[in-house]
Amino acid sequence: MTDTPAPHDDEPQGSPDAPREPTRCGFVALIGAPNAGKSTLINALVGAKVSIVSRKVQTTRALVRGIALQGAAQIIVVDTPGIFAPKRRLDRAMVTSAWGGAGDADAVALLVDARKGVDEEVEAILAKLGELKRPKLLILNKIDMIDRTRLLGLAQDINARHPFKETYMISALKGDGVDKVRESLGAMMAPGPWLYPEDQISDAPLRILAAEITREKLFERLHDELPYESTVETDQWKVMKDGSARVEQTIFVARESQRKIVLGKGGQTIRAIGEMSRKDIAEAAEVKVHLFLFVKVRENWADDPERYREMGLEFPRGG
Ligand SMILES: Nc1nc2c(ncn2[C@@H]2O[C@H](COP(=O)(O)OP(=O)(O)OP(=O)(O)O)[C@@H](O)[C@H]2O)c(=O)[nH]1
Repeated sequence: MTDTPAPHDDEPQGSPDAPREPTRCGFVALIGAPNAGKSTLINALVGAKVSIVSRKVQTTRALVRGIALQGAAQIIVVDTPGIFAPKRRLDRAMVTSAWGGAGDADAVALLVDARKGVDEEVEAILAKLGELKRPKLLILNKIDMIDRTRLLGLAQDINARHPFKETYMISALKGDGVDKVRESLGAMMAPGPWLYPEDQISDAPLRILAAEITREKLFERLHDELPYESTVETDQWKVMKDGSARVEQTIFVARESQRKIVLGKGGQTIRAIGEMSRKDIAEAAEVKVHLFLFVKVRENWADDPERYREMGLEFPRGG
């Protein structure tokens, strides 16, 4: 007879000290033809708290559209403008980052308007999907508008053109099936720390959105005088005691002469830009905003590999 130790039934079960489920994190590239319902799905995936990217942003560098949480997994949903034919070096870097940055954990979700089915745009996307070695999800959207029998046929047709790991049928608008998509994406994220700390999740999209708004105002005002490379970064988004936000941003230009243009005579140009931007940021964020703008010269940054590294991107070769 062997002396087996008694089970440790005095060990705390589910106590606060019990190890938590390890965190996971990754990127999901959401692709689809215009109007497929990407914005609606992102809002449904991330929930009210972080779905702040409410308006259409002319996305250039800022690709993060929302950050969804599923248990211990952080799912960063990125949009990939021109993903199949990125022209500019910066776009290519973003695309490389979107696809490659999160390694094997990257997932690709193709959203298709089930009413439209496979039109030219979807066909073009499907033709290219084979090049991407990532787990892929097919999401048929707007099922509230179509007959279920047609849905099955459509799912089969698309999977025959390109086999997807999983297929979902949802109504992003009504929320039907969205939880299942979130669960599936969460499971595809790789083990690792969250890229956005929990207390920053809610303002990460806001920071990006705010930077995009200022950039938009900058170009509205100075379209002919500024090169396209000028960028805006939100350095701080701080919620004040009265609920208002103190937002600090830096506008990066390539040369001292451009810095002067942005500032304007006696600072009047930057004041005007700041005023327009502040109003729009406040409207988008639905809080009172105090905006502080700084202008800095950063030479040749768009061609400087170091900048790409700082942004966590890979410097694209040959362009
Ligand atoms: N009936 C129905 N309408 C939907 C559903 N999802 C989205 N829509 C509608 O489809 C239209 C386009 O949705 P968006 O979310 O703006 O689509 P999108 O163009 O892919 O998103 P962006 O590229 O970010 O603009 C809107 O009028 C939505 O309300 C759905 O599940 N059912």
